[in-house]
Amino acid sequence: MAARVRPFLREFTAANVPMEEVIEFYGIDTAVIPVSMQRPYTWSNTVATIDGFMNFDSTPRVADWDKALKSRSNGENVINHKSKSTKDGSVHGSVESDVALKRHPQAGPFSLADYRLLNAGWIYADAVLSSGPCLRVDPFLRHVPVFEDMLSYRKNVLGKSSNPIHIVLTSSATSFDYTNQTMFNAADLHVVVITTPADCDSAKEAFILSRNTKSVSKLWSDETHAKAQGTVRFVALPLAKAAITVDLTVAMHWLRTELDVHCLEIDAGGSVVRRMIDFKLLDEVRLTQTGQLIGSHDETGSVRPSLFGSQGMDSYDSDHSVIFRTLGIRAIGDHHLFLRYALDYRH
Ligand SMILES: NC(=O)C1=CN([C@@H]2O[C@H](COP(=O)(O)OP(=O)(O)OC[C@H]3O[C@@H](n4cnc5c(N)ncnc54)[C@H](O)[C@@H]3O)[C@@H](O)[C@H]2O)C=CC1
Ligand SMILES: Nc1nc(O)c(N)c(N[C@@H]2O[C@H](COP(=O)(O)O)[C@@H](O)[C@H]2O)n1
Repeated sequence: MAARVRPFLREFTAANVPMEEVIEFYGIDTAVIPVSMQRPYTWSNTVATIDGFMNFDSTPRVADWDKALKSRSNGENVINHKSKSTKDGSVHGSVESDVALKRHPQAGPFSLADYRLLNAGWIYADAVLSSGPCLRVDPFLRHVPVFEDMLSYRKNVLGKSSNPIHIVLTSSATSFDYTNQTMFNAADLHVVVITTPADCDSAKEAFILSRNTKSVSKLWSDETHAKAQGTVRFVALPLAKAAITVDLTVAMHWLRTELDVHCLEIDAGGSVVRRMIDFKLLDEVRLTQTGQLIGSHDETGSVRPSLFGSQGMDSYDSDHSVIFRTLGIRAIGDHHLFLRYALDYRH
């Protein structure tokens, strides 16, 4: 008997994944998002090794930061996975992730497919959420499609603004480097920092203190609300019960009702993604699994960030485990698998 070929199993035809294939795999039919939903339709986007790790390093490499910032202040073109377009696929190896195997001689060229798919989520998102650790690891972090076909689809076909709102979830915004972090100095971004009541005022103060005559972005205010681009807004939301961090359910409701966010991408580490799952706030998991095993500790002996975290997270018995229902599978080359799951909650 011939093997059953399920329609959602396919191979991408090129590492520079053609737009039709991107849409077919990651497209969102907004019609399926209930109007009554009191929070955004939300998905996460992650690249992880086969043993479930998300970064080779556990902490930001200060030396790399310094080098990158120095190059930028010298006017050099800093090559960073978020900062340079690879629209013709010709500069592979400079912008993609190590976790996506960009340095491997055979797998390397295919790591571009992961970068294209990372950008693809930003086409549909009204907002993209990252965390304090993500900003500290990447001084140039931003979530704006760098590929022209994607940007054009976002604007001209979906009718969305050029850039998703950039949400930062943290409880320690006071300690961000407001002078150097790209996100806080971009004329084209609206950044919303969601933090705790204890942190919010001093964070706002630190941001104001960092502004000088060259700073392009300003503190958000009611008056600038109409043109939010180039502004940074600080929001204190209530804490979760018996916790020192923001109540995620309240945060999601706030995004929908206050910022009109209907589609949200989570571009954060495993701890945030996992918390979203524990509170039943995540609708999809999008995962690039790469064929490499790296182990749990980095070269300093610290624990590497992992898929779905684990420390202090909930556990479920066999009647209440979270069910991952496959929505799509793609492959490219011999080392990359792209998985799209819907989540069914039973807890
Ligand atoms: N491979 C990939 O696809 C990705 C990898 N990463 C990497 O993951 C690492 C970070 O992962 P994790 O350490 O798991 O951290 P995380 O990104 O999950 O963030 C955890 C932190 O977020 C903040 N936070 C979480 N929930 C909060 C709440 N309810 N209220 C206020 N603040 C809250 C807290 O500061 C907490 O320490 C970084 O190395 C980053 O580069 C990040 C995104 C994607
Ligand atoms: N899905 C996805 N694909 C990529 O190619 C990514 N770079 C990310 N997110 C980032 O992955 C970083 C780890 O990258 P390196 O291997 O250190 O280059 C991490 O910092 C995320 O920002 N996600």
